[in-house]
Amino acid sequence: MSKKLLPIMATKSAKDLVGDSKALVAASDVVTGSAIAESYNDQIRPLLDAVDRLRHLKVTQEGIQLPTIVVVGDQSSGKSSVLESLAGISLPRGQGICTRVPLVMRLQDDPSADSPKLQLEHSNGRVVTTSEAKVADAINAATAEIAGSGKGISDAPITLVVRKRGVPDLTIVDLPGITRVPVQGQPDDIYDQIAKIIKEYIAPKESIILNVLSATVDFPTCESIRMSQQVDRTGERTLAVVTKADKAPEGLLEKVTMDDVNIGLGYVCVRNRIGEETYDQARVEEERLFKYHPLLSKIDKSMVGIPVLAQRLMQIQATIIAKCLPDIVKQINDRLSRHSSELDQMPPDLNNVADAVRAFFHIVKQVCASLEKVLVRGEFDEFPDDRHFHGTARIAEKMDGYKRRLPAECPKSSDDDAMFLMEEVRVLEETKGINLPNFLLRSAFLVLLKKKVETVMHVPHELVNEVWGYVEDVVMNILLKHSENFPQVQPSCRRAVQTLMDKARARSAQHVKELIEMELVSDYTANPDYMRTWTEIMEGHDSFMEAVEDGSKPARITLEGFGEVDVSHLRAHAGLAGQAFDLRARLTAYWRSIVLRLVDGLALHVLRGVKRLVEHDLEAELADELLGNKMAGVERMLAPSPSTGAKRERLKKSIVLLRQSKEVVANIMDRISAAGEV
Ligand SMILES: Nc1nc2c(ncn2[C@@H]2O[C@H](COP(=O)(O)OP(=O)(O)OP(=O)(O)O)[C@@H](O)[C@H]2O)c(=O)[nH]1
Repeated sequence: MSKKLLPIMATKSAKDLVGDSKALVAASDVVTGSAIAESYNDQIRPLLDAVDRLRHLKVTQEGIQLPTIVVVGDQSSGKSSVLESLAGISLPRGQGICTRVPLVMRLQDDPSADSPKLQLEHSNGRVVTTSEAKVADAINAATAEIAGSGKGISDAPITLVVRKRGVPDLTIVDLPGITRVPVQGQPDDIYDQIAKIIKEYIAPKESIILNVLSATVDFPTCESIRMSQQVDRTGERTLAVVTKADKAPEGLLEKVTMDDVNIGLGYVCVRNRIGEETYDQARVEEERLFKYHPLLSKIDKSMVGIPVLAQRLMQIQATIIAKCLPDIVKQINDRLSRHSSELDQMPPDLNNVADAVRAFFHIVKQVCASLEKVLVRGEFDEFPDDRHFHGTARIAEKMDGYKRRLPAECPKSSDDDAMFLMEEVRVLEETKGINLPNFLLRSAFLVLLKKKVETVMHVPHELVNEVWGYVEDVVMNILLKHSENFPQVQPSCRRAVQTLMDKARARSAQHVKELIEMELVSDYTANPDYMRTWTEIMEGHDSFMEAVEDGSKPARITLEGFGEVDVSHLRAHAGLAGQAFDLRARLTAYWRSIVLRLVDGLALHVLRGVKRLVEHDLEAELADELLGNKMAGVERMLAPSPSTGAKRERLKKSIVLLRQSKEVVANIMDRISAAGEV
């Protein structure tokens, strides 16, 4: 294998490897492994070590998937036997469910090892040294520790490291066999439990599925085929191992050449150890079987035997690792920088009251700066897509609505449409005294003015309530957001905001009350629009009086400011009609000034109120609430919040793990690029 192999492999798909592997097998019919093994030691071993170290570091807990060969198969299909054959050691084997937890098997060729060295690593990190004779018992004991001594299963893996001369360098995960019907002692949902574990392992695109099929069964009926097809429809990352070739040789050639079940990486038929055979005997028997059996000998030599399987798995493994590594490096770096910046953004550890006060003012500063942008300056960079927080625009909308709710024209009484000016006539009748008949009574004007103003006085009250309701919501949200790391002081913050808003509402209610009262105290405006409008309307006075006083003239006339009106009913009140007309003219002209004052006055009041709240009152109120009473509020900030503490610990742990992982992959990437340059 050339030293440039790794970079080339990185660009190949797993499927391409079938060809590579076939070529290798053809070149060396007897797979002694010596030259190839040397190359693996140089080139592939460091990659495998790196991935194993990442697995050991539990980088998968960070959501980073590792390239893995996963063994799946129906119950008793021969999964453990295949692994035994590859490793040349005994594993728990037999009828019924044997593999009850994922078993990560790390096989390492160690030419210097006189005898095999075996280590079993529990999921809690405990490492037990064992021997070939005792490994089955050790695995059973470790399984019982994790999944209980019954027939239950668990997804916590155990890792078996086998260092032995001549074993292929492989890491393979053995999973519980799929069983449809629970056997005695198994939970009812055993199928679902096993299916969940299997899917978890075979779903990532980084996993190669080693599907173990017994030659004695019809492949399309295998549950393991159904499951792997769910996650690998085209079969491009599935390799099939057909066991028990010795038991069902009839039709096997057709089965593996027809490929009814879409196995993209091809088939390897094997015969495992039977009974008390040694592994060496088993290999001799297997070779003899595929060489001389009348049916099995017809199967292509690149598709039979454990050595071929070992060779192909090593090839596939090298490719998938080289292919996945760059992405793993990227994922590690991305997560590392994300978690580091998340940790940076977390509040610093607070050790004393001074720290807490500093943290408190930092929050207040952030909140006020945010609110000033949103509510005063109209800058929304913090909430580009959330319209609710585009404060100046929302307040302007409320002001527009308020303006629309205030009638632009002086409100008429309910019967005024039918009886033009009768409201004025009645007021004049009630306010008349002993005085000159053409003397316009100011008291009549004020009575009418009061009636008109009273019809709209609820509108400004509604506006200030709406505005403060909205502002309260925005302030509360922004404050809670900036103080989220100190949930223990959030109730005080809420209280401060509510107190503040109550004060703001009370001030506004008082302001509106005064605005209304001012309108009722007197009739005054310096607005030139008043005199202009009044004069325009009064230009119709003479024609109006003519229509009222001269019964021969039409009673319907069109007047500037009032449109077409009927004056026939006023003929009975001819003495007051002129004054009534004048009253209406003044009220109509004056109303525009009132509306302008109510709108402008209140808009400026609201804007000032918001500015005052953001620039001064909020800080003062929060300080009162949290720094008052001998700093009781800020002292609460010193008590660690359980969620913050847990988050900080989680982030720190994951950063340590990711840094270690980064180091592992950095070393290996250096080697790969150095190999590429040779
Ligand atoms: N004749 C013959 N028997 C085999 C072969 N492979 C496996 N067996 C037997 O089939 C039975 C089941 O094999 P296991 O390796 O335990 O199967 P498994 O899939 O690991 O079983 P579970 O973990 O329980 O799902 C055992 O009795 C093996 O000896 C083979 O190639 N030929």
